[in-house]
Amino acid sequence: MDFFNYKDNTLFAENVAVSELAKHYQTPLYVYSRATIERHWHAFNEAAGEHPHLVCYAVKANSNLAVLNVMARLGSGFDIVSKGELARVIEAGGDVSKVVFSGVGKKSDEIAYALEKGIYCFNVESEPELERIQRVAKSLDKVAPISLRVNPDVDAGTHPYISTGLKENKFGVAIDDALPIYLKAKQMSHIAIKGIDCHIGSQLTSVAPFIDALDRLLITIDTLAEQGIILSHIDVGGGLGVHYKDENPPLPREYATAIVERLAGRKLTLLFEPGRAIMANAGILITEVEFIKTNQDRHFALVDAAMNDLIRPALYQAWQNIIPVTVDHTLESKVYDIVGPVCETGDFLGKDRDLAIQAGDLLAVRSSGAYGFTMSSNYNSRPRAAEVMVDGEQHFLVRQRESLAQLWQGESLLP
Ligand SMILES: Cc1ncc(COP(=O)(O)O)c(C=O)c1O
Ligand SMILES: N[C@@H](CCCC[NH3+])C(=O)O
Repeated sequence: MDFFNYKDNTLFAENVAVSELAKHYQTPLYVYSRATIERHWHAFNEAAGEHPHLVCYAVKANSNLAVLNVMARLGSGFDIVSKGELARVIEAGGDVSKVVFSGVGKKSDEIAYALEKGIYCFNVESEPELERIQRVAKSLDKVAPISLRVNPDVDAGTHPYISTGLKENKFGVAIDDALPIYLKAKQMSHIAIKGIDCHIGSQLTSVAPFIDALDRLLITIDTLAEQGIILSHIDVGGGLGVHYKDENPPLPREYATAIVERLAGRKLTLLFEPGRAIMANAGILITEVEFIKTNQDRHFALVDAAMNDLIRPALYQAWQNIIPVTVDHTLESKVYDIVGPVCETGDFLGKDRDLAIQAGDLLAVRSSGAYGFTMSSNYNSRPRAAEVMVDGEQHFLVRQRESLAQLWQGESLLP
């Protein structure tokens, strides 16, 4: 459910006409809906009900300060994977004591920064990382709260690039190796064991793999208890999918309810790390058709957004709906490839789309709120797009379009 709908053949973001936003801020333009973000966040939070829980929004999905600030005002926790993401959370007014730090390659300075700021927990992804955290914590005379990310070897049934819970993936430690690592952590002077964590992949469209993973974690939790290691939380990661085309993923409510039911009677705080399920359908990318051209009977709509703005189609062959901002019934519809100006054959936003459009029209790429702007780049020296947050009748520029001078900021000529 989102707040991007047509009224009289014109697309609206909440109560603002998208065409007005394009006129005001130019294109390419990311547009987010505050009401949608809040609705999705509450769906997770409310489904967990009375069970102690914390929704830790996965910052990587969309790290714009205004987005993080919306979460912060809701009382959200945050899942981060770098010092930069933690700095953003702080800048946006987020509560550091509700931050979990995931990621396979945490550097010592990142660990030190997180310890000094006082995060809730490190999601430790390997034994050498545990040793590094102990060393850094000792040098700072701090105790590092940790949870171990275990790899439950569950097939998430998603795209191979975004599946993370299999034995062969780089993430976490094999679940069978967890016990000795916890026993080692217990002996460490500056480590406090808090919980257990997993994240089996992204864009999952059924509850079953989550529950399989959860059951394996619960067995490990019981084994640890027999060894005198009592955990206070379980972090089930993120990964709940969204509707892009014909997927029919469970709603956040159904997913969270299934997990909470499994935890009934256990004194374990539940942590979620949703990214996509909150943000994907809370954002669209607006682009203008520059030219229509036909090569060898293939029709192309050349638009002003490109793979540098939204890389998901090029990287994962991801399908995102592309719709006209204003529907014109007088135009003939044709099958188009929607392509950008970047010099790569892989630079497309969509292929074989039936659209009735002409040069100068605006298109909206749906479901672009997650892994859209955060994965954008300056390839082909293209300034990154502007971002706008809509809130009812109001709209706010939450990131300026990059200027040309920003493209070479920090670079210098030889003396
Ligand atoms: C550790 C961790 N937590 C949470 C997420 C968020 O995932 P999603 O956006 O699929 O909910 C990711 C990314 O897949 C992740 O790697
Ligand atoms: N960036 C990916 C998802 C990877 C999730 C990262 N943990 C996407 O756009 O679908």
